[in-house]
Amino acid sequence: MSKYHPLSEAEAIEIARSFAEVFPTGEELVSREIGDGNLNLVFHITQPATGRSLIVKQALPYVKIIGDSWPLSLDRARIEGEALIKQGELAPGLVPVVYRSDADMALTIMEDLSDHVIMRKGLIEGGVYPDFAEHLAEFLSRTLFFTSDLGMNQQDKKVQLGRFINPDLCKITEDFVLNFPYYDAESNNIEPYLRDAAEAVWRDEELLLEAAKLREKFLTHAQALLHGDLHTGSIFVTPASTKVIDPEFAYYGPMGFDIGAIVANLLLNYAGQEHWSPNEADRRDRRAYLLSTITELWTRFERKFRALWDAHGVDKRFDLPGYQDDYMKRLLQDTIGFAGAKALRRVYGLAQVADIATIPDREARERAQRLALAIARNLIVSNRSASSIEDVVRIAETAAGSRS
Ligand SMILES: Nc1ncnc2c1ncn2[C@@H]1O[C@H](COP(=O)(O)OP(=O)(O)O)[C@@H](O)[C@H]1O
Ligand SMILES: CSC[C@H]1O[C@H](OP(=O)(O)O)[C@H](O)[C@@H]1O
Repeated sequence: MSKYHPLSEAEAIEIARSFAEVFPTGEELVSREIGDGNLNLVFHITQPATGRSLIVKQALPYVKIIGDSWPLSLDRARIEGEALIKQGELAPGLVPVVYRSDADMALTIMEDLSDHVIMRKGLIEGGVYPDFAEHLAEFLSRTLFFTSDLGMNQQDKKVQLGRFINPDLCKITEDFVLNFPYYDAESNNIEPYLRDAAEAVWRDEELLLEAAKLREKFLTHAQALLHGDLHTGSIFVTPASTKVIDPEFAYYGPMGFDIGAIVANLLLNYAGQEHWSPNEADRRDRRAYLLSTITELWTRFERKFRALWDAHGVDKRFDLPGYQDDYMKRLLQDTIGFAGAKALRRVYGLAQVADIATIPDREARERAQRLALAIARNLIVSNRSASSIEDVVRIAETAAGSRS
């Protein structure tokens, strides 16, 4: 019989107490449940007398924001633990240290990163993260290259793929990202003033066709081990440090889905500047910062990925002249398409983002939503003709009216 049950705070403390490497002395421990995500419990355990701490994350057997009508496999906690360990090996220092992963209790016990800030919050507050593009390019290039057929033994990859079969979490993405936004689904959360914009999406045949192709790619293209949900709420930052958390959606999928996720969330913050920037000059500067972060991220990612390929490529058939260039072009196009899809679902889908949803003034919020939608649409419809990251910059600036 399974021993799984959702932990009480007292139980979380008892589990934490057994980690002598974090809590070598016996002073009192205190727990606070700080989970602000859509799916899990997160206990922050501290020892006030010493200032030591750790995190106990536990998966719930259903989608927290929906309730038990949407059951969810607890195996995602095993997947999260294994993905964090794999990412920590491939990209040292860029994920939290995992102290223990307990599949039976669906627990991940890990380093407390409370000295960092969740990037979404940091960006909303106007934070600047000069090393972020370099760190994330390092994380993405190494985790994607070394789990793909380009950079690892191709038979081992098939075995690894089996360890990351993640049907329930993939279904969340297939539904909430790649299906529900494209018709009048019950779970959509459309503010009445935005209904015309949602209906325009549902009639837009060019958009629907490209979105269907992205959906097919997500369903079928087992290119590399993805983080699977790499938005700015899954990244802790300081100006000098970046830590990626929460890879419970990890599975073998198209690389552009991970890169596109972060591009999308930087663009959602770009749209949110309708409110968060106090004046026109600040808005221009802030948006320039966000777009330069996107450009830097892709440019550094591409340079690193090509260098890894040149040094560690395992498949001689791929050494043909022009093959690498063609691969990188397709990867950029996937990135742009998935960035559009990941942005679009956050405007009127079930799970929205604070960058836009918390804008108190209705008119500013509506401007941000319509801008995010315009950017998302143009990314999706133009993805297969894109040839440079400059295409993303052009689409964002044109939609914002800062470029003719
Ligand atoms: N390692 C950590 N250190 C400090 N806080 C954390 C850590 N992991 C998660 N949290 C906190 O818990 C919140 C939810 O965690 P997350 O892993 O994103 O859960 P979910 O999968 O439910 O979205 C984060 O936004 C953050 O505030
Ligand atoms: C109905 S789940 C919606 C959404 O929640 C996940 O995000 P997180 O747990 O990081 O808040 C993921 O993005 C899902 O698409």
